[in-house]
Amino acid sequence: MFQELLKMILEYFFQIILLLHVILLPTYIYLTWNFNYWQKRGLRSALPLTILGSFPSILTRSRNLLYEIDVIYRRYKHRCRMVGIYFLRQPQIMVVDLRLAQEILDSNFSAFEMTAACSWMHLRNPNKLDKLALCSALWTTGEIWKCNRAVVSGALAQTRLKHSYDLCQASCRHLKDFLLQKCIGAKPQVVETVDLVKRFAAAALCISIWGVNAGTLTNTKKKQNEFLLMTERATKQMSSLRNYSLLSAVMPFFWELWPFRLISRAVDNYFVQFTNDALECHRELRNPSGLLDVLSLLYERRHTGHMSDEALTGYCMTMLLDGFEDICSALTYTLYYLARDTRVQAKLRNELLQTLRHEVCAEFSFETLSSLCYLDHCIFETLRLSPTVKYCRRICSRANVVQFSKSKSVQVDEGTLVCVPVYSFHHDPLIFCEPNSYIPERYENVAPKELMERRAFLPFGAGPRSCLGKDIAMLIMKSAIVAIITQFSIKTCAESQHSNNSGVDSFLLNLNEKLKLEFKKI
Ligand code: HEM
Repeated sequence: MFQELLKMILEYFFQIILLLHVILLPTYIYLTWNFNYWQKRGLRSALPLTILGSFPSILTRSRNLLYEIDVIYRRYKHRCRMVGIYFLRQPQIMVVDLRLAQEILDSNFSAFEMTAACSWMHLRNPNKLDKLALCSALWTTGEIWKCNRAVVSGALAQTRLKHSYDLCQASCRHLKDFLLQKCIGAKPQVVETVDLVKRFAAAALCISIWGVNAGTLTNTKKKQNEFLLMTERATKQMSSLRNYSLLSAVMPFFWELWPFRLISRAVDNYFVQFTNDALECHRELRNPSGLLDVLSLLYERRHTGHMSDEALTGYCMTMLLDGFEDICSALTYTLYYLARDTRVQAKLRNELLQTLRHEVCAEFSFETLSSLCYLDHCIFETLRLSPTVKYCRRICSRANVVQFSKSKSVQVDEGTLVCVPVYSFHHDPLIFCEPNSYIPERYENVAPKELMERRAFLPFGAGPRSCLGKDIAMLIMKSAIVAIITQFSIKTCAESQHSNNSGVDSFLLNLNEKLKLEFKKI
């Protein structure tokens, strides 16, 4: 059999070689013909590897993309303000200078208004699909984006945060009870922390948005909580978008061939029903949350004819989905860093318990929570070391000229993607000394706000497209840490095995990974 095959190959050797050339040569030419794109424009570029572009790990999958971005950042940061890169065959730009990052994200916003995420949505003819997802600022552009931002900013305004805090306290009590049930006896108990955090984040967001208990920390008898299940399903669907973006880098016409839904119909239907049930519950119980939640606020608007039923669900659902993974990632990492560093944990507990002694009741008031500096610094240090958004990407919306060195500039064409390497800024030793260590005290010398203004520190992005949920996210994370650290000591254990390196696929922390930590009641 083998000999016959060999004989046939030898017989048709030249024909086979010819056939391979006919098939492979055009593919090779298609994938590499524009690898001199930046050279022609006079911009230095990170040398692309044949076919693989500047980031071989996209195909070899040997490490996370962010490490390759970091290598390029370190190589070019002293030589110019930006460098040409190739995402597979697609020419893109990487910013390696803080002031240029400021220009792209903020002062020259009108030319870089679109994020990569909303340009994908824009390309997919969104009017037919994903009506609910279109209520999110994250996925929209132009006038719809402005309207979405205005609605969500109003619902999550600073003045309403106190209400969210009051609602969130119920989830914190449930979190404590949940942990107390696990930590019976004097021995430390191993708790799967990713699961714990997901349950808490879903509960806290649900009560702040819909004003009802999601049951993720209370109804634990059921095998799977449906609210959590649907939330996870939707966030997984949203991250699968990355695979489509890869394909579109090789074949830009791909979007037209294969439009797909960002969030499945089943998830949409679940949240429509959930919102109706929550409204029913508000009516029956004469508004259990006393009009403090986002749904009640938006319902008022619907009542005066300013919002459709569809938009009502869309805003609530996307507020949950836009922040769920980020909160889970940041909170899991903070607990992990605190568990690893007993000195920081003890110092934080000390600050919390000392301040709590001066409080009138057993819980912090909203005002006191806002004044806990060391707690803020611990969370910011997590977001520096493990930012949930590791690079901000903008699409050039109109051709414009960008100065990339003292005397040189380049024309950036419409549609070009520009990457701001957030992770690399956060790990640059010239900006943060000992960049790989967890040192919350570093913000005692330079306040996080000042670093954010310099665009050296971008945990929540910057400019008109910065994070809309930053205040509520900080509030939810701080409430959870207070609830845990004042009642439990946490430690890493043999089962914790958790590398600080993000997995090959993970955009955020790979939340499918498990993180086991030891909890002990104090
Ligand atoms: C720890 C938690 C969070 C972190 C670290 C975080 C981080 C970020 C970052 C870095 C961006 C900017 C992305 C870019 O410039 O490309 C962003 C945008 C956004 N975030 Fe968050 N986020 C968090 C929580 C939330 C929450 C809870 C919500 C929902 C209420 C939310 C809603 C949004 C929206 C809607 C945008 C897009 C804004 C726009 O394009 O106009 N985020 N977030």
